[in-house]
Amino acid sequence: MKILVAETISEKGIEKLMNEGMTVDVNTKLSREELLKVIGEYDAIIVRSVTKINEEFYRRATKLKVVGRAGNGVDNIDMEGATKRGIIVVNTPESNVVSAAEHTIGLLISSCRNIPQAHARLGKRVWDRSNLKGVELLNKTVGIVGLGRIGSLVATRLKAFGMNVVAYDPYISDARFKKYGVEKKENLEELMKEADFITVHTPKTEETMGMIGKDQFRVAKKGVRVVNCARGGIIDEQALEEALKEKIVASAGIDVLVGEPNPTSPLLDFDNVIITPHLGADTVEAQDNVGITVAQEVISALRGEMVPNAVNLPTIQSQELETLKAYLQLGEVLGKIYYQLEKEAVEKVEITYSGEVAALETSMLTLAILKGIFEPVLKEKVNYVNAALTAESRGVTVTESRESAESNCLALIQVKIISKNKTFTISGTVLGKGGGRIVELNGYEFDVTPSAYMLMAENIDKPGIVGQIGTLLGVSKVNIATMQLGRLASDKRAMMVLAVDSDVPKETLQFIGGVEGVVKVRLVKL
Ligand SMILES: NC(=O)c1ccc[n+]([C@@H]2O[C@H](COP(=O)([O-])OP(=O)(O)OC[C@H]3O[C@@H](n4cnc5c(N)ncnc54)[C@H](O)[C@@H]3O)[C@@H](O)[C@H]2O)c1
Ligand SMILES: O=C(O)CC[C@@H](O)C(=O)O
Repeated sequence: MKILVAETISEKGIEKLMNEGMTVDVNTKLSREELLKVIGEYDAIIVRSVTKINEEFYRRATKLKVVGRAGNGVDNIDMEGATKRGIIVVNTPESNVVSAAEHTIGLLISSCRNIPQAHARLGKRVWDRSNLKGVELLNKTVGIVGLGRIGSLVATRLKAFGMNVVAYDPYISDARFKKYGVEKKENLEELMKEADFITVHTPKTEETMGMIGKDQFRVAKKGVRVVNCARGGIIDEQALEEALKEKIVASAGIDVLVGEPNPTSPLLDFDNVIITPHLGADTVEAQDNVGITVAQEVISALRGEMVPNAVNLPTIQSQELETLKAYLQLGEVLGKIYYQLEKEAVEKVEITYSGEVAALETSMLTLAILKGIFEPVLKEKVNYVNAALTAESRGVTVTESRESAESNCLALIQVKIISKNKTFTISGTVLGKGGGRIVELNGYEFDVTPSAYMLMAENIDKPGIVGQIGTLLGVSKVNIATMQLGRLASDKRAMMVLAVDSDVPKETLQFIGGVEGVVKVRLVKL
């Protein structure tokens, strides 16, 4: 098998590939044109964050079976394109977290003590201690946004400096906050108001891009210090510039920028901003870990063996896969709706299988549901292999039961998601070749065919609301494909699920939310 290593990975990784009998070409200097010209010869490619693996690339990569991402984020890889072609994408999500956490601490201390600026002066042979006074960390409050793998490592380390650590992460259980001795903030505003230092550790998602922006800096403490060692743009760069000019932000330590490589960022013009060129994972240890892990993953995937970090679906190989496929898709859909409707950390998931589905490989279906639940907030981090572990590490208890495996009884998957203050329920079935259906949501009964965009609105059950929502969508040129209504007569409540042909603009959702009688409205994307 032939593997192209297109970005630098450690020698140890390359040795591993060769020792396992692979033909390895290391060529990290190929231009885009050269890469496209040669990629047709290879069974696998290993990249980091620079090489764009997109449609143009796939069209030329006719033999490609595996993309190995030596690192964590897969924002440079078109996942749909890979899945569509049965190309397995593997990454190494655990291998560099310690390095990223340590780099975060480095940026935080270097920026609040002006270490690079002081060195630059001495580099010009000038011994001048003026305007370099820093601040201590002891007894200061640090606000961590995203208490996942790296966020929690940063928390533990900053506690050792005597800092008061608070965090905002609506997608993890209270138990995780307790485990790390971190005070939970219910919303970002609370964190912004209290923190002397803010460091972001979320993935790059639609929700997190620009999550620290103008409005957040407006409520921040004057003189706050910020760090971004996650992904460029989670702290909005323009808003940061303005906050620096207005002296709301006293210093910033940045490892990641929008549009990397980006050596001309206007943030480089500020004396109180220090920037490194995405070095968070650049340590000997992390690169050895990453290199060896990605090599092992690529070898396993090429040999059709179990791949611990397959980011996409095609690694599941099972006799039952054909029958299971529709249920797996349904399971992911049932899970995926939760965090798009609710903002309460999941504490418990109870799944009941009945009818034909109870006789299938339900453990795989449970993984599909868990993958669905966590995907909107963790993105590439969850897959079929690590979904159960992800739930466990986030303090989520999962139970699975089977009611009846009789084939004459309706095949049903019922999911109960329990959080601190609520119980959310959703159920679905598969109708032969017709595919999956959502048949119940929080007690409302439907027959909904899942679709890419679904508008879900709960309202007081009274005349006129459906018409107003239809009009508002019409005005925004959003076409309604199908509509399903459910009602809870006892509560005088109703819920509608509209499959729409396109995304719904934010303002339209706000208008719909403002219609008298509408209690809640969300756009769910699948
Ligand atoms: N600079 C580097 O070289 C480098 C190296 C490794 C990872 N990273 C980046 O660091 C980030 C964190 O990585 P990780 O391994 O800790 O990820 P993780 O998935 O373990 O943790 C991310 C956390 O963010 C939380 N989250 C998601 N959306 C949120 C929101 N809207 N508000 C608050 N919290 C939210 C999730 O619940 C999760 O707990 C990622 O962006 C990753 O790509 C950067
Ligand atoms: O150095 C790299 O390859 C990127 C590191 C990091 O951002 C990752 O996503 O793992």
